[in-house]
Amino acid sequence: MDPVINKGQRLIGYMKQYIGHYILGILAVVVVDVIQLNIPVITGNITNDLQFGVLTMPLLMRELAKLMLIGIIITIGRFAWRYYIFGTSRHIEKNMRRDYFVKLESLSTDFFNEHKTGDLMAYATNDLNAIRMMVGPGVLMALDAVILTVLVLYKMIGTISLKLTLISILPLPVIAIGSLILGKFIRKRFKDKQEAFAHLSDLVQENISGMRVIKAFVKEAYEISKFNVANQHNYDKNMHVVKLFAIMMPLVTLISGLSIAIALGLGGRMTIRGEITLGDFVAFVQYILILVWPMMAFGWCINIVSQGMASLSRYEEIMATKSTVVDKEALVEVAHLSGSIQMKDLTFAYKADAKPVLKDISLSIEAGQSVGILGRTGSGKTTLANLLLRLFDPPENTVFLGGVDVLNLPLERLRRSFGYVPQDNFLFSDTIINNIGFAKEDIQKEEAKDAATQACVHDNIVEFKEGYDTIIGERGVTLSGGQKQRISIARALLSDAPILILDDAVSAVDTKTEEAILDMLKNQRGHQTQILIAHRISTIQHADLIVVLDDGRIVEQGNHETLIDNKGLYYEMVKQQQLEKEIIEEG
Ligand SMILES: Nc1ncnc2c1ncn2[C@@H]1O[C@H](COP(=O)(O)OP(=O)(O)OP(=O)(O)O)[C@@H](O)[C@H]1O
Repeated sequence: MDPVINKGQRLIGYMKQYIGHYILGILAVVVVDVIQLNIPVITGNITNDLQFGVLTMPLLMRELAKLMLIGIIITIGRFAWRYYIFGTSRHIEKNMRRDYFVKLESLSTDFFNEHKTGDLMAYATNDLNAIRMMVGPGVLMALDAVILTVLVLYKMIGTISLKLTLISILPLPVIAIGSLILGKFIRKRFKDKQEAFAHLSDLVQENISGMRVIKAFVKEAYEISKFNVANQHNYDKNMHVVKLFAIMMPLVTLISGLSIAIALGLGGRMTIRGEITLGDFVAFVQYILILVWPMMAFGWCINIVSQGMASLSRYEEIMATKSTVVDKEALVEVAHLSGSIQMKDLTFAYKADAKPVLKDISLSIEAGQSVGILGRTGSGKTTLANLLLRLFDPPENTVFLGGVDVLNLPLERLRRSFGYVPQDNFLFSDTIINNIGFAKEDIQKEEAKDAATQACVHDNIVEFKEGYDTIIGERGVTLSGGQKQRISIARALLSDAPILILDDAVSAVDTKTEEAILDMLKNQRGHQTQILIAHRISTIQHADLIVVLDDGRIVEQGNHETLIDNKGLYYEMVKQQQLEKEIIEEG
C-alpha cells in the first residue's frame, strides 16, 4: 500500500472519531466569520447616517446594541471553536500517545537496542505536538483563512467596488508568500533553539548526576566553561528567533499599511467623486484590516501542515514496526510447566549477518537443579538467559522448557515461569514495597517482608525512615549497589516461579551476605530450578551442575570437584581468583 495514503488513513481514523466536534467547531468558525463582517457594515451605516444628518440617538443606540450582540456571539463562537477544534486536537494527541506507548510496550528488546531513548521520547513529545498543531490550530487557521477571505472579498466586491478591491489588495499576497518563506526559516531556527536547549539541559542533568565524579577529578572549572559555551549557544539560537520575529511583524504592518494607504488614497478619491459613499469607504478600510490575518494564516498553515506531515511519517514508522518476538499462531497449551530446560545444538547470533555469540550449546537441566554458569566477560552467559526468557528468539528446536520448544509456548506463560534478576538490577522510582511486588498485584506487606528477609535486605529496609514505603531513585533514597541487587532478588523470589535466574546478582554484596543468600536458595528454594550466572567461583561452586562458557561455547560441565580434577578453564579460574584474593588480603 502507498505509505502516504496509509499515513493519511491512520490520521483520518483518529480524526473521524471526533467528527461531531469538528462539525461544531467548523459551524462556530462560519458563524463568527459571517457575523464579524457585519461590523464594518454597521460602522459604514452609522457614518452614512451621520453624513446625511439622519442619525438620531435611538438609531445610534440600536446600532450599538447590534454591535454588542455581535460582540457576544463572536465571544461565544471563539470559545466554541477553541473548545471543539483545539480540544479535539488534544484528544487526538492523547489517543495517539496512548497507542504509541502501547506499541512501545509490545516491541521486542532488539528495537530498543537500535533506537535511542532520546529519539523515542522526542516522538512522544515534539512530533506528537507537531501533529496536534496540524489537526488543531492548522485546521482552524486554514478554515478561518479561506472562509474569511471568500466572505470579505465577496463583501468588498459585491457591495463596494471591484476596482477598489483589486487594486487595494495587491500588496496582501506578499504577506502570504512572505510568511510562507519566513516560516521555513522560523521552523529551522525553532528547531536549532530547541536542540540548543536540549543540549544545555542534558549537560546540566549529567553534571548533577555525575557530580561525585566531577568533584573527585577536580573538573568543576572545566564543566563551568563547557556550560558557559552551551549557555551562550542557547542564547544565540534564541536571539536568532527573536530577530526573525522582529523583522517579520513590522514587515506585516508595513505591507498591510500599504494596502490601507491605497484604500485610503483611491477610496478617498472615489468618495470625493461620489462613486462610493463615505460609509462604504469606512467599511472598506475595515475589510482590508480583516484580510491581513488570513494572509498571514495561509503561510503559517502550509508550514504547520508540512511540519505535521514530517512528524506523522516518523510516528508512522514506529507504529508500523513489528515485534520480532511474538506468539505463534499455533501454541502449545500446557497445564503445568516443569522447571526442566534443554538446549540442543544452539547457535545464536544477535543479527543474521553477525558472528554467533553462542555456538553448538547442548545442555540438559532437570527441574529443581541448581546450575552455575561461569565464563569470562562477553562469553555469552547473559545471552543464554535472554534466549530462555525469549527477550530474543532462539532458532527453532533449540531451546525447550518442560520438553516444549520455547517458541511454541505462549510468551506470557513462558515469562511467568521465571523469576529473573537481571544484571543491571533496574528498579523503578517507586516505593520499595511496590518494587518488590512488581510481578504481583496487591502485594501484602508480609509477603514483601518474607521475600526481603530471604534476600537478606529486610534489615536494611527497616532502617530507612519510611521502611517499605521508602521511595527509591531520584525522588527518594539512593540505594547502594548491593542493596539494589538484593531488592531485585526479593522481587524475583516473590513470584515463586518454577525457574530462578540470577544474572550476576550477588556481585556487589559481601561474601558473608552472599553465603547467606546461597544458603537460603539451597534450603528454602530447592523446589525451583536455579540458574546462577556469575564471575565469582564462590557464587556457583556448590551448584549441582557448573557450565563453563568460553567464547560462546560450553568448554566444560560437571560439579566443582570433577571440574577441579579436569584441570581445564574452571581450574585455571579458581586458581586465578584464589591468587587475587591472597594479594588483596596481603595488601
Ligand atoms: N543486544 C545485543 N546485540 C548485539 N550483541 C550483543 C547484545 N547483547 C550482547 N551482545 C554481544 O554478545 C556477546 C555476549 O554477551 P553477553 O552479555 O551474553 O556476555 P556475558 O558473558 O554475559 O558477559 P558479562 O559477564 O560481561 O555480563 C558479547 O560480545 C556482546 O557484545
